[in-house]
Amino acid sequence: MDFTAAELKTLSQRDFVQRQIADFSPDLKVDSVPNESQTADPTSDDDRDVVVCVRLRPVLSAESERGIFPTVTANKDTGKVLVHSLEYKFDGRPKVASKEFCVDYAFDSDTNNEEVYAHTAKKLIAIALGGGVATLLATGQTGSGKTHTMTAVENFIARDLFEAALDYRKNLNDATAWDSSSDLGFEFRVCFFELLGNKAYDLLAYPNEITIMEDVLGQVQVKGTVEEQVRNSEDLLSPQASSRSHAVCRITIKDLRYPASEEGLLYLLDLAGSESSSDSRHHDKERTDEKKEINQSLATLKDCIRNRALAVLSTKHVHVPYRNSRLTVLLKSAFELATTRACRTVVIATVNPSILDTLHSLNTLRYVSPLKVEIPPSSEASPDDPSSWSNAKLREWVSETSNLIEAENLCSTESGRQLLKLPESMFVDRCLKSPGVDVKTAKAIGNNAAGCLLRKCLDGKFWRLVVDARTKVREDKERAIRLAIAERRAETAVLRTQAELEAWHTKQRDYHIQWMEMMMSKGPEYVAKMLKDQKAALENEISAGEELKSDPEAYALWLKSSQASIEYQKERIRVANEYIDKKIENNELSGAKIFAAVSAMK
Ligand SMILES: Nc1ncnc2c1ncn2[C@@H]1O[C@H](COP(=O)(O)OP(=O)(O)OP(=O)(O)O)[C@@H](O)[C@H]1O
Repeated sequence: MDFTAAELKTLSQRDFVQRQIADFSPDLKVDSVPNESQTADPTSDDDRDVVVCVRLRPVLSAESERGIFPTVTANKDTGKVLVHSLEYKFDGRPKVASKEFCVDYAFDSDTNNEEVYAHTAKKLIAIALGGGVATLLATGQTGSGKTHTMTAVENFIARDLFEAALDYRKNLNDATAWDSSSDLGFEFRVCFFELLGNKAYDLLAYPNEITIMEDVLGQVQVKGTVEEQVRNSEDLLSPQASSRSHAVCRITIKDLRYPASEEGLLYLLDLAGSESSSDSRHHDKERTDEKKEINQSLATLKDCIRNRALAVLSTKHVHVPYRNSRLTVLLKSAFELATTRACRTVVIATVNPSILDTLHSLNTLRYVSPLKVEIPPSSEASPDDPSSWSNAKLREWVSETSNLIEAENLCSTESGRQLLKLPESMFVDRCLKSPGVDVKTAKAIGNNAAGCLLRKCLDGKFWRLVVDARTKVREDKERAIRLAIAERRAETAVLRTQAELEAWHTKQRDYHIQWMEMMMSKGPEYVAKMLKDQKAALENEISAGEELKSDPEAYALWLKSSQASIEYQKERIRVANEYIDKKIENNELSGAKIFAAVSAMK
């Protein structure tokens, strides 16, 4: 591939750019030696629902031979990534602008696959084994190293998953619950599918279409896939699938000891790279349409990421539009702020640090870094809300409330929030460690083992608190939204008080007529449209009030602000209809079409 004139101009500034980068960030020099002892602690982020990583790929030898050099630097110790871009001032002189991004893990181009895996996907295994939802998502510009990273990670997962299952069982110390000679006590199933716009296709039975949807409980379901049962690493690596679009590998893990508990899910997603239209100039129409679909779903992902970050920071409700694409429905657990299921999403954004890819690198980093925003821990422990409890408070409560379960076994390190998200099977396993709680008791408890065990051992208090706390949070949120709607109405109402309305009626009654005259001068079709809008606004206003009726305070606020406004609009529509009737009576409206358009509005 030949360079374009612009690329040649950029490359000609090599020395200047490298000097500026070195001056700007001495600690981030490309050839700096990372201090291993200070590398981010892989155990420190266990409470995170979302972990964001950036991985720089090296500039390949064929690229550096052609003069291409890196302008993105990453610091593993601080999680910071710097992007240096070459710009030209108005007088033509070059200047280097640097932008900093902060993520959970910034892997420089010397970091090997095993290290990336250790900080990212490795920890997802335990979550999925315990019945949680674990997602690994690789995103980045075409050629930035997604496939390189995901292939390695998938191999490591295949290597470690079954070992981890064995360790999990051994750690239970519970020979009666599991017969080690038969199997691991887990069933593993794997499926592959691809997402293209709002459609999903099975890659093991291509082109069968599959359905991704939320069930009534809000859980994401993938229906219609061909699932293969796998028993060991070789089985897991044998199903082959390739995709031009977003490719998903899902490993479902069933804990055979607790058949009714939720199945663990491990999603591995290799997102198709976004491409600009100029990059796709040689593609045929079908390929271009596919790219459009891919870019649209990436744009929705971006909106969801951004709004999730806003929702974390705002006290007001912020809508996360995850239902707008199948990709984001699948990733729902990454966007849910108050999720109660154990879940973790790890995003690996791969970056090609080459100077020619700087804009793409900036896009990728702008795209993923907002996901790092975490929900701030509640500053004060509320006695009614176990999710706000520290580990000490939780242990104290368990000791006081139960004479069967020992806090040391149930929650030796967890905060209330972490315990609430503990998968059902893990919860039961922990309860089993307390003397007096045996497998038989636990199994006899039936379907929702953790819930029943909790009720039985903790006299229902904990669970009731959890339910109350969740209901309260939901109600508070809904209430805040209702009041905000009522307040907004008050701000935007044309007339706010009854007195204003009466003054209006007596002094300015003719105004509606003048308004009609003015509209009529623009033509009867315009009148028809305006009246239609007016009616829709009125209906909207009335139905907003209906929705608030269940909340006396919000309804009173709404009534106060909207009643006058509604009367005013009704009056306007009444006068308008009268006016039109008169015009028709006097034969002042001509043309059958115009006549029909206007009278249809009555
Ligand atoms: N960390 C790395 N170390 C060494 N080489 C790498 C690394 N990451 C990527 N590469 C090399 O860079 C090239 C592009 O990587 P890869 O194919 O993984 O990109 P991609 O993001 O999957 O691209 P596409 O979206 O087009 O599939 C490959 O030759 C790959 O071997």
